[in-house]
Amino acid sequence: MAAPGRVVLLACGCFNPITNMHLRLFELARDHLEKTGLYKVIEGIISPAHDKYGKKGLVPSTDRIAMAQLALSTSDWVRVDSWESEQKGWLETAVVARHLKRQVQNKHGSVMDSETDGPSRKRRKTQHNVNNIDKNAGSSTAVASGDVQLKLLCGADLLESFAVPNLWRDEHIKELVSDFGLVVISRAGSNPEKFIYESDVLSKYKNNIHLVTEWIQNEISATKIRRSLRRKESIRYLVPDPVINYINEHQLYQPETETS
Ligand SMILES: Nc1ncnc2c1ncn2[C@@H]1O[C@H](COP(=O)(O)OP(=O)(O)OP(=O)(O)O)[C@@H](O)[C@H]1O
Ligand SMILES: NC(=O)c1ccc[n+]([C@@H]2O[C@H](COP(=O)(O)O)[C@@H](O)[C@H]2O)c1
Repeated sequence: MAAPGRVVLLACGCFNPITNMHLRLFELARDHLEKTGLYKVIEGIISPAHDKYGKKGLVPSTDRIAMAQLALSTSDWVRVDSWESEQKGWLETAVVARHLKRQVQNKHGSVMDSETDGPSRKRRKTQHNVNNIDKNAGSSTAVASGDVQLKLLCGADLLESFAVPNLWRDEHIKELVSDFGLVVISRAGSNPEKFIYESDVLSKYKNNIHLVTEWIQNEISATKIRRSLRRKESIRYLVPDPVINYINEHQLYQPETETS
């Protein structure tokens, strides 16, 4: 049996603020992929959206990144990446994913031990080889052990937002699902199986979409956390304690900064 293919999980979102559920997405996805025996998840990346994404009540990315870093201080495999938020303006998710895929391939490389070269002479695979793997991503089978795939990790609501008119480019949806692959966590009120069935492009690449059911259902959302904060209600055990301390120290999500 082939060795498991190495996978890096990328979650794009506002993380306004990061919640325990955001952290849990990574654990659920890693368990699911590794239980198939086809994948080894080697890294998780959180990429907070640019301030110019312009969603109502979005606090500065410097704060969202600081909170995510505090939340991840005890994780030995998930990290925050600030590249997206440091660009001149908001970037579409496919563009962010392309950048991070290059970064991940440079970092983890595809270091091969050639039998003829012997273990002491390791060499990096060329970009050409890596690209060839991506073109075959729709097959969902594990790739050779030396190759690293980047998969987009999201909740079912993000998947379903693909159907919102003019929100996502068709070519980006195809690229995300065919060249990258999705790991989708169920969310109350969503029906990802039906959504995939009703979409031609998602059905075509359904083998590259991993659906993960969260059996321990909860409805934690950043929207509800912000609402509780505005109302001076406790968010303890919904958000990591260091994040709560940061919010209090920096007086984020106060009643006067958001009204709905
Ligand atoms: N409770 C949840 N179950 C499943 N996925 C979730 C949950 N909360 C967040 N996500 C996913 O986390 C990713 C980042 O989401 P985002 O930061 O926009 O969080 P959110 O809680 O949905 O935010 P908001 O409530 O501000 O719209 C998205 O893919 C989203 O679907
Ligand atoms: N066309 C696109 O690439 C596109 C459209 C909408 C949201 N997104 C991304 O999805 C993530 C979640 O956004 P929302 O919190 O608005 O659901 C963010 O990272 C955002 O940048 C990307």
